[in-house]
Parts: sequence; C-alpha cells; structure tokens
Amino acid sequence: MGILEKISEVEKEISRTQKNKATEYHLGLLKAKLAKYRSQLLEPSKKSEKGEGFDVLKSGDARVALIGFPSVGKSTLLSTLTKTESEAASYEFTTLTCIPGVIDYNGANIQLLDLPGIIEGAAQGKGRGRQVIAVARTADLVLMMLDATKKDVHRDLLEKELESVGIRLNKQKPNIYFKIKKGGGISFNSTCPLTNIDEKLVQLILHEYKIFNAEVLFREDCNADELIDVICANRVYLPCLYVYNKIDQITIEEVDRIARTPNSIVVSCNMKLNLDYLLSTLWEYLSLIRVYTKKPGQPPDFSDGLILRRGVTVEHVCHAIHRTLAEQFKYALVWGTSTKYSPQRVGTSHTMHDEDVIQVVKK
Ligand SMILES: Nc1nc2c(ncn2[C@@H]2O[C@H](COP(=O)(O)OP(=O)(O)OP(=O)(O)O)[C@@H](O)[C@H]2O)c(=O)[nH]1
Ligand SMILES: [K+]
Ligand SMILES: [Mg+2]
Repeated sequence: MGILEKISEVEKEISRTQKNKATEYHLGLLKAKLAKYRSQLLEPSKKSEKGEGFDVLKSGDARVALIGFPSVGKSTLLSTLTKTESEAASYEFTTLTCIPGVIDYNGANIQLLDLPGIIEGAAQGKGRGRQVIAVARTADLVLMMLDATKKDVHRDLLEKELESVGIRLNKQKPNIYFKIKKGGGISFNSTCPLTNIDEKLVQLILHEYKIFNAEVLFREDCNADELIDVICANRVYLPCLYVYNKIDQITIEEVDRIARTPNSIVVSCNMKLNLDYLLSTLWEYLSLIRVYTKKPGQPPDFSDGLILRRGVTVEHVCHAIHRTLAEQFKYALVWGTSTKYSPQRVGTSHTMHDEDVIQVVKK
C-alpha cells in the first residue's frame, strides 16, 4: 500500500469513528498515525527536493511568510484573513505546499504564504524544512505563529533553525564597511571603541575565509558573529512578528504576560480575536505607507492611494505616479504630518509620511 492510500485509509477510519469518551484513545492513535504518514510524505525525495509547489510568484505590495510548528493554526489564519481557503485540521502536516493568499488592507495587497509546519532539524532537510525556509528568505516579513498553550521552546527552536541558514530576525545589518581588495593586506579601522573584537581576531577570521586583502571599517561595536555575517554577504535581515494563537485556551494572566513580550501579538484565529490589531501591526512592521495624489482644484483621490515604503521621498512618489514625471518636476505641495504647514511647498528630497497628500506642479 502506498503512503497516500494509507493516509486516505486512516482518514476514512477517523471519519467512520464516532467521537465519544470510549473512542478518544483510538482516535488519538489514528491521528498520530496520520501525522506520521504525512510526515513521511514530507521527507524530501529526489523529486520533491527541487521544491515543487513552493515557487509561488511574488505579487502585491509585500510578502509575508507563515512559519511555525505543525498545527499551530497557520492555515486557519490564511483562510480567515484572505479569500483563499487552505485546509485546516487537527492533525499535523495538513499543509504540504505553499498556498498564497492576499490580504487586502488599507488599499494594499499583502501576499500571505501558508506553508507546511516545520520542526527541529528543518534546516538540515527534515520534512520540507529546506523548501519552507527558502520561501521565508524571499519574504518581506516572517510571521512566526506559535501555539500559546505550548511552552516558549518552540520560539527558540524556530529562531535557531532560521538563524542556521542565515536569516536574521528583527536585527539591523551590522554597520561594518567591508571590501575585498586586490592587494595591500588588511586595513582595519573603527569609528568607535570595540569591546567584542580586536584587529587580531578580525585578521584570524578573514584568514579563515582565505581573505588576505581587504578594507574593514567598524562603524559600531560589533562582535565576531556580526563580522562573519558581513563577510558571508548572503544573510537576510527580516522583521519578524511572533503571533501567539489559541489564546481562547489559556488564562487571561497568561495572555497578558505573552502580550507584553517584544514583537509579540496574541490572537485566536478560531474566535477571531485581535486580528485587527494583527493587521495594523503587520502594516507597521512592513513599513508600508499610503500617499494620496491630488489634482489642482480637485479634492484628493482617497479611493486609490499609492502604496509605498516608509522613508520614500517626493522623487520616489513621482516615479510611482509616472515614469517621466520626475523630469518635469517643478515643485510639489504636500498636506499631512510630514510638513510644518499644510500645504507646504517641497522639493524632490522631501520625505513623505503615511496618509500625506501630494500635488505635483510641473515645469
Ligand atoms: N482552540 C483553538 N484552536 C485553533 C485556533 N486556530 C486554529 N485552531 C485549530 O488548530 C488546528 C490546526 O489548525 P491548522 O490551521 O490546520 O494548523 P496549521 O498550522 O496550518 O497546521 P499544519 O498545516 O498541519 O502545519 C485545527 O484543529 C484548528 O481548528 C484557535 O484560535 N483556537
Ligand atoms: K494541522
Ligand atoms: Mg496548515
């Protein structure tokens, strides 16, 4: 019997079995069996190694990857926040591929990717861990879903998995200037006192990587790990939101404690608790802003804002409106929190805020 047949046999048996006190144990065993078969299905065979079903086209204004242990409620969240249905069930490894959905929020399209659960050893290729992690690297944000009824070890384990493949969560890229040279040895400098590393250690590390000519300038007090990250150059720095699901199952004191930990949000997907707050936090963490355009003598077009990133300037806005607008730019009028007066006349280098209104005046 093939693995898929075994799975469907067990599924049939589960649906045949009446749910009551007497069958509790039997049902539990069946579910464990189902999870075992499903995890076997996840073992990378030569075929699935390539990541079939995982190369989903990037679309929309931002991409969010759902990472978590099996059965924490990832698919339930996707089905709740988007128009896409992703199968959710009480057994582990229900989801086997990458399922994209779209969150429509503040006029932005945020691509949400439901993924198979990952477990310890994922980075080494356990289950579909490697494919899942590869998808996470392409995201603008990791939404790490955790089961609020379980201990915090899950969070540490997942962080370690992602760390081990070069994903850095809620960390800035170390401020070290590093450039490999053709000759001249290693030039080492710093603009601040270094308490974790010295010239000798830097040299040792660089030699380990067979680098003998380079310029290294520490602009902050970094340690050896951070230097290695810069040398390796393939690290990705992603914001991460820890979303604790199933708070309907824990005490209010526990909810309160978890909600106070950094970068964490408490929700219940089943009860639809706190999902609005989750969305507004996602928006913040993705650094998304809306900018509304206005034609002279007309009210702003609030129905169709431009979705941009925090920190964009008027020049970026011009490019987003039309390819050639920046060349014809004379000045712009801006209303909103980015200016002292409303409206204020600004140039191309002015930085825009969320919900600003702009009117571009051409030459
Ligand atoms: N009590 C409670 N159960 C929930 C909640 N959200 C989801 N669940 C249940 O948790 C189980 C697993 O949900 P899924 O959405 O399949 O979880 P998943 O993380 O996608 O699981 P895999 O795809 O197997 O990794 C289901 O039985 C859900 O009904 C919640 O807020 N509270
Ligand atoms: K599940
Ligand atoms: Mg799922």
